[in-house]
Amino acid sequence: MGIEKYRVHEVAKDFGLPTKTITEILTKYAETPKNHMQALTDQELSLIFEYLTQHNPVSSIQVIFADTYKEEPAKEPATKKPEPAGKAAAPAQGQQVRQSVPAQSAQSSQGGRQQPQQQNAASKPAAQQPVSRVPQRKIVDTRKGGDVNLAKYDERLEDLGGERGARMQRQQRSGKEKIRTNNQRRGGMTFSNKRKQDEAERMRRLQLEIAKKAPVKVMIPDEISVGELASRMKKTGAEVVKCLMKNGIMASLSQIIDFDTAAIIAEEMGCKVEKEVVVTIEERLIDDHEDKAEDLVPRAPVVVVMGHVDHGKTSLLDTIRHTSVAAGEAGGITQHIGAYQVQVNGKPITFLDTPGHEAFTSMRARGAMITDIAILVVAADDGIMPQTVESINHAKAAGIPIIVAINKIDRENANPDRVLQQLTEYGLVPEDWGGDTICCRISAKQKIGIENLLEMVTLTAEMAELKANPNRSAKGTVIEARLDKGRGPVATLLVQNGTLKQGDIIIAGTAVGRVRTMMDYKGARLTQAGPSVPVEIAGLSEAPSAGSPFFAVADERMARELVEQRKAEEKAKAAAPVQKVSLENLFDQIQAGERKELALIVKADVQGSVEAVKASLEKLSNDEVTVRVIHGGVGAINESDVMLAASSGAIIVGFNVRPDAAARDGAVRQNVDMRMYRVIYDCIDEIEAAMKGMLAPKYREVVLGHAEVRQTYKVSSVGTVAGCYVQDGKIVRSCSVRVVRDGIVIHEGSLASLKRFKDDAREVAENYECGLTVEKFNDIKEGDIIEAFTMEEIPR
Ligand SMILES: Nc1nc2c(ncn2[C@@H]2O[C@H](COP(=O)(O)OP(=O)(O)OP(=O)(O)O)[C@@H](O)[C@H]2O)c(=O)[nH]1
Repeated sequence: MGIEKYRVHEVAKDFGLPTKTITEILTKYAETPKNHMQALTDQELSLIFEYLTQHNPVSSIQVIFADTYKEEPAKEPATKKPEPAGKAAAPAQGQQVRQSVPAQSAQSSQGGRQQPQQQNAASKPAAQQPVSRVPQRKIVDTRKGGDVNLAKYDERLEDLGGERGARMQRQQRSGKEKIRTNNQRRGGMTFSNKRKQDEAERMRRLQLEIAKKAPVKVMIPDEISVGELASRMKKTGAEVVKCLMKNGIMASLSQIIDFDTAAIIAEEMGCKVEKEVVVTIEERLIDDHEDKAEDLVPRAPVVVVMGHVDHGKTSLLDTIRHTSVAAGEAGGITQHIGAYQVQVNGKPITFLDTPGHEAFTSMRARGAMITDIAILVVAADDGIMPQTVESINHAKAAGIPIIVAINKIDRENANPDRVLQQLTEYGLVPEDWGGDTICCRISAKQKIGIENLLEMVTLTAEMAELKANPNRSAKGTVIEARLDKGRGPVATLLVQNGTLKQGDIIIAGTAVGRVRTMMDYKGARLTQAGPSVPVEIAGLSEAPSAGSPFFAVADERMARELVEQRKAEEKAKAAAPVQKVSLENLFDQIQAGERKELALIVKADVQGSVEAVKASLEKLSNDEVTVRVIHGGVGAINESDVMLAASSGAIIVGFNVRPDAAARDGAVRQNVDMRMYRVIYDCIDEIEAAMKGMLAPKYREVVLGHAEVRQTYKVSSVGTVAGCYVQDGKIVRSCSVRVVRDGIVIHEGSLASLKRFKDDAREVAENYECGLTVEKFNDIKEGDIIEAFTMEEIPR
C-alpha cells in the first residue's frame, strides 16, 4: 500500500472518526492494542478497513463512483481553482451527480477531467454528511484498487513487460487473493474460534457433570485430619463436619480421625475409598513380617523376679546363677550384664537380673514386653506386703503367668500357709487349694527347693509354647546400656526373635552401629546369639535407653537416616505436651472411642478404704467404659504407683494419702493425673461426672511448699507451736495446710499463725525456719510434714 508510518490518529483523522474508535477496533480485533501515536502495520490497517467496510455499508453503487470522481479532484483544487458556478444549486447538483454517475461510467477515464466543477459543487454536501465519508474511503482503497485501477495497470503491464508482466500480474493477483483469503479467513477464524470456544466450554461442562456424578476416588491413610479428608474428597470442611456430626462424631477440621471413620464418611459422601499405604523408612528398613508356623522353634522363657523389699529377690537370683554356673563350669566367673541364662535339664531359662518391678515396669511403660513369666518372691515369715501386691498387679497388668516362690522357709517363724491364704485374697489360688497358681516353697539362702522352682518355670514355659524363628534378622529389646570408658557405649540386649550376628548393623532408638563385639553373661565371646539369648554388645553410636527395641538391619545409610528422623521426632515430642488420660479429658476420649476402660490406682490410709473405694468405683462401669482398679494399696503414693499408672494409662486416686516427692516429680514428668480426696463420695461423684462429661472443676489445688516439723512447744494460750524447716517452696500465712504423717493426711485446715523468730511473717521461703500453729489442731508431732497449698481458679 506504500503507506509508511501511518499512525492511528492519522487514520482516525482521515476517516473523520475519533481516535478512540480506531483504537477500539484494534483492541477488539488486532493482536496488540495501540495508542494514538503508534504506527500501524498493513495488516492492522486492512483490519480497520475491513471493519469499517462491514459496519458502514454503501447505500448504492453510484456513491462509489461519485466518490471516485470526488477523490481525484480533491488533489487538484490546489492547482486548479474551482469555478464558483452554481453555488446556490450545489446541494441539488450533488444529488444530480450521484444520479448521473451510471451514464458516465462508460467513460470513466475522462470523468476525472470533466467533473471538477461538479465535484466542487458536490464536495460541500459530502462534507456535511460525515457518515458517507467512511464508506467513501473504504471504497477507494479496496474496490477501486481492484476493479478499476489495477485492471488498467494490468493492461499496461502486459503490453510493456510481456512475460514478466504476466508473471507479476499473476503474483499480484495471487497476492491480492491471498490478502483477501487472509481477510476472509481472519473473519472466519474469529467466527469459528468463537464456535470452538463454545464447543470447548460445553465439553468442559459436560466433563464436569460426568466427574460430579462419577464417585471421587479418595486415598485415605491410617489417620487423616478432617480438613485433609475434605480437600481430598473435593468437599468443603463444613460438609464433612456435618456428615461426621450426623454420624455422632464431633470433630473439628484439625482433628485427626482414623481410617475406618474416614472411610465411612467418604463413602457416605459418595466417594470411592482406597487405603493409602504410606511406606515409611522404618517399614522399608525393618523386616517385621510375621513368621510362618513351620519356621518357629521353641525358645527359652524370659523370667523376671519380683517381690517386696528384703524378701530375697537378689538372693534367689544369685543362688540360681551360682547353682547353674557351678553345675556347668566350676569356678566360672560370672559377669553382670543385666540378664543371664541357666540350663535346667538341658533347657535354657533366661533371667532378667534386675530385681524389683521398677525396671520391669519402666520397660513396660516403653511398650517393651520382654518377660514371659514372673517369679513372685514372698518371705514366708513376713507374708504379703505392699510391694508384693504391687508386683502382683504389675504382672497381671502385663498378662504374664505368676509363679510364687515362698522364700525363707528355713526360718523358724516361717508360715507358708499364711502366705497361701493371703494369696487367695489377691486372686492367686494355689494349686494345692484347687487353683492354678504354682507355689514353691524355697530357701534362697539354704538353696532349698530351687530346682523344683526352676522345673516349674520350664513347665510353665512349655505350657506357654514360646517360640521364635532363629533364621531371620534379629530383633529384641535393650535391657540396659552404659558408657564404658574403654569400650564406648555398651548395651545388654535380649534377642527376642531371629539371630544377632557379629558385624550386624543394628538400630536401637536413636543409637545405630555395627555389632563390634558380642559377649554372653559369662564374658565369653559370641559370634551369634539366637532368640531369648542375652548378650552384651559394643559398637553403637550412643547408649540406648533401657526398654528400647533394637533391630538388625541391612542398610546402614537408611538406618542412620531413620536415627536422624527419630531424633527430630524426639525433639518435637519433647516440645509438645503429652496427651494422657485425666479426668478432664476422659469424657472426650470416651466419646472419641479412644477409651473403653478407665484404669485406676487406689491408695488409701487404711485397707478398708481401698476395698470400699475399689468396689464403689468398679460399679461405675457402664456400656461405654469399664472402670477397673488395677492396683490398690495402703500408704503414700510412691514412684512405683506413678510408673504403673504411666505404663497402664491409669489415674491415681488417693484417700487421705499424699504422693511422696519422687511420685510428685514422676507424675509431672509422665503426665499422670493424681486425685486426692478426703471423702469417698467426693471421689465417686467426681469420677462419675468425668465419665459423663459433666466434670466442671473450677478450682485446682496448687501446692506451695512443704515444711518439716522439727520441734513442738506447748503454749498454754495458743496450743501447739510447731518449729518447722521449709524444705521446698514456701509457706504463706494465708494458705491452707494439711498435716501429713508418714504419707497420710491427718488434718486439713488453715494456719493460725506464722512467725519468723518472734515476728509475724507473711511468708517463709525454702531453707528457712519458722514457727507455726494450725487452726483447731494441736496434735502436731515432730517429723510431721506441713503441706501448704491454695486453691487456684482454672481459667476457662
Ligand atoms: N533365712 C533366710 N534368709 C534369707 C533367705 N533369702 C534371703 N534371705 C535374707 O534376706 C535378706 C534380704 O535378701 P535380699 O536377697 O537382699 O532381698 P531382696 O528382695 O533382693 O531385697 P532388696 O534388694 O532390698 O529389694 C538378706 O539378708 C538375705 O540373706 C532365705 O531363704 N532364708
